[in-house]
Amino acid sequence: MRGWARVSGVYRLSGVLRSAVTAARLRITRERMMTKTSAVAAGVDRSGASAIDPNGFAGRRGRTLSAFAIAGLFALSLCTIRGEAAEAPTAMKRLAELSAQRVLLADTVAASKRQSGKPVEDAAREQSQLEQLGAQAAALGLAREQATAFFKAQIEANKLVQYRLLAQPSRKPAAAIDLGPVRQRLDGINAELLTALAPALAEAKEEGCLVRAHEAQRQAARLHRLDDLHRIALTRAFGDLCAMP
Ligand SMILES: C=C(O[C@@H]1C=C(C(=O)O)C=C[C@H]1O)C(=O)O
Repeated sequence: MRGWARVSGVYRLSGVLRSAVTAARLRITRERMMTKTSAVAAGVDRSGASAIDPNGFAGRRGRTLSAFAIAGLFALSLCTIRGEAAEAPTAMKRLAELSAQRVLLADTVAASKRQSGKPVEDAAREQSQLEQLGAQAAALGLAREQATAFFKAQIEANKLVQYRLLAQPSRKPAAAIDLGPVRQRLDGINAELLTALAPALAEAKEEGCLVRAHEAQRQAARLHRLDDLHRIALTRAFGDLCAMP
């Protein structure tokens, strides 16, 4: 829905742009005709040439360029009014997007655990992730504690979804669901989150962190059509981002 809204927004925008260019072209054609008519009436050369611009070209080209510039500015201002197309993606938004993807994977993990009967919490797996991510932190401009605190929040968010889903009595999936590929996907998201974390923490230090974090989460939740459970988990996944030292 969100993707479609964006596509239709861009489509509408291109329509507006096309109309603006057509209107500008019409205006130029009208001006040209008027110039020619008055030139003929005044007995001047029919090409519209003048002593300053013998080809009558620079003036026309100038008008065409300014018409395009006006159309461009018009489109740009529309983008700004809509506040979407002109919006720069921020590291915090990237973090929200990746966190949304991560909490959504909890559904498959929960289904796998319902089938296998394994507990939600796998302390060894958590520990190995935290150690690995903590060891990579320094190379990305992060303190080990910053990385581990952030990923503890991510893991808690994932478990929150699993616990809630598994609390609902439901039939066991007939076939086993292999956790391997899901964990690989989680590892991939972890790596991307770690890359976005240092710039996101820098953004978190700026004014209005809570408002921007909330907006980033709202945007990702809308894009992924998250239900209440996954929205709450998304907030949990951000942990203390705005209050991290
Ligand atoms: C996702 C899993 O469930 C839990 C959540 C984890 C995570 O978010 O990375 C890791 C281990 C488990 O405690 C899993 O078992 O892979």
